[in-house]
Amino acid sequence: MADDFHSKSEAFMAWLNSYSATTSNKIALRDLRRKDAGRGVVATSDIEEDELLFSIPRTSVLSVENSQLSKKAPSLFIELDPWLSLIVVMIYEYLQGPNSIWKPYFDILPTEFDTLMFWTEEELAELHASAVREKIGKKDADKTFEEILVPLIRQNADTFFPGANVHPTDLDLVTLAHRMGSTIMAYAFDIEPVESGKEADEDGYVSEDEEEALPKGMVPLADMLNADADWNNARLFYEDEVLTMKALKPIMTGEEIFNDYGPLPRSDLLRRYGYVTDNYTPYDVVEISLELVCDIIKNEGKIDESSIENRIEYLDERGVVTSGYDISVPSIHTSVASVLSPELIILVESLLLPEAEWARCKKNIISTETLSPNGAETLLKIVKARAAQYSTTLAEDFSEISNLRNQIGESHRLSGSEKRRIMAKEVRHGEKHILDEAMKALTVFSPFTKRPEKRNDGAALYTGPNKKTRV
Ligand SMILES: C[S@@+](CC[C@H](N)C(=O)[O-])C[C@H]1O[C@@H](n2cnc3c(N)ncnc32)[C@H](O)[C@@H]1O
Repeated sequence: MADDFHSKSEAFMAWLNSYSATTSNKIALRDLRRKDAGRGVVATSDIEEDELLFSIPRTSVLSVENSQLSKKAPSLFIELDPWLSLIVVMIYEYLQGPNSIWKPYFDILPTEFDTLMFWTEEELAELHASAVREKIGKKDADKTFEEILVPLIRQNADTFFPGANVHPTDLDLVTLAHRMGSTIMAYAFDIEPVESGKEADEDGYVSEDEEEALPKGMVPLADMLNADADWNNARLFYEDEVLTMKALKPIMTGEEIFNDYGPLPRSDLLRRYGYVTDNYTPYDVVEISLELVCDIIKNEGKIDESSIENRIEYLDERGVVTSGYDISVPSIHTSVASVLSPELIILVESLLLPEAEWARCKKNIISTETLSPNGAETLLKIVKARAAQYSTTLAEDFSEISNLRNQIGESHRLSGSEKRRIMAKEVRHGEKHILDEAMKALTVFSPFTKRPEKRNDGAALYTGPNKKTRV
C-alpha cells in the first residue's frame, strides 16, 4: 500500500524531529522501491563537502544503554554479547508497541528480508559451491535463541509481557529474534562511546578486535542510507551528544546519499544485506578450503599424512592456518600471486618442501611468501579442483543470467524467489570468473618462472588486501 509506506515515512521523520534530531532541508527520505532499494535518502538541493545532513541525539539511538529494559532487568545482559543484547532490547521495545518511544521507527524497519538466512534450500542451491553457504549460521542462531534468549525472556516475563494473559510461543520468540538479528546485521552501527579511546583511522575504520568490544545500536535515519560499493558520499561521525551524518564530497540535487557498508564480496553482501550490485564485483572472492589444499597435495604422493599434520600444526602456531583462503579478483596490473592470500602461498610452499628442506628452512617460511613454479603448478590443480565443485560453467551461468535479465526486461516484474535466484547466479558467476582468471594466470606462470634466472623477477609475493571492517 503506497499510502501506508509514505505516511509511515512521514510519521518517522516527524517523530525523529520531535526528539531533537536536526535534518537539513536539502535531504529527503524517499521511496526507492522502483529501484528495488526500499527507502533511501536523496539530495533535494546541491550539498557541499562537509555539510551537515542530519544529527541524531545519542539518546535517540535504540540501544541497551537507552532502553528501559537495562534499568528494569540489568542482570539479563550479564552473559550476552553486544549482538544478543541488542536483539533482546529490540524484542522488548517491539513488544511494548505504542508504549515504546521507538514505535514510529519500528514501523519503517523491515519485517521481511532477502538475506541468506531466509532463503529456501532450493534458492540456496543456486549458489552452488560458494563458501558463503557455510557462513549463514541458521542452526547456531536457532540454538542460541532457543537455549539462551527464550529462557531469559521467560524468566523476565512480567517485564516483557506486562498484564498480558497470553504470551508468545517459543517459536514466535525465535522468529522475532531472527527478525531483530537480521535487522541488526543490515542496519545497526557499532557505536563509539563518548570516551572510546578507540581511534578510527583516516578512512573511518577500526580494527576487528576493537570493533568487537563496541556496543551496537540502531541509529534512526542514519540507517536509511543505502550503499553501492565506492559510491559512498556521506559518513556518520560520533560526537559527545549527537551522531552527525556529513557529506564527504559535493552531492548534486537528485543524487542518492550513500553510506559505506565496507569492501564486501557480493556473497557477503547477499548474506548480510540481501542485495547485490555490479559495483561490488571488484571485492568478490573465492574461498579455497584447507581441506582441499591438503587433499590435492596428498594426492600428489610426495608427502604423507602425518608430515602434513605436523607442518599444519607448526604453521597453525604461526597464524598461517585458517579454514579457508581467499582468491580475489585479478586486474591487468596485478600478478597472480597478489590475488592469492599470502597464507595460502606459504601453506602450499610449506607442504611441497622435501622433508630435509622443510627442517632446514621452516623457521624462515613465514617471511618468504614467494610463489615458486612448483607451487604455481600445485595451485593450478587446487584451483581446477575448486572450479569443478561448481556444477555449471562460466558460460552456462552467463547465458542463464542473460536469459533471466531479458525476461525481466520484458515483464518488468520479478517475484521474490526469481530475484534471489538471479542474485545467486551473479554471485556464483563472479566466483567462477575469479577461478577462471586464476587458472589462466597460473597456467602461464609455471613454465615462465621455471627458468632459474627469472625465478625472483615476477614471482615475488605481495601482501593481499588487509581486510578491515567498517565501524
Ligand atoms: C541500512 S538499510 C538501508 C535502508 C533500506 N533501504 C530501507 O528501506 O530500510 C540496508 C538495506 O537497504 C537495502 N539496500 C541498501 N543499499 C542498496 C542498494 N544499493 N540497492 C538495493 N538495495 C539496497 C538492502 O535491503 C539492505 O539490507
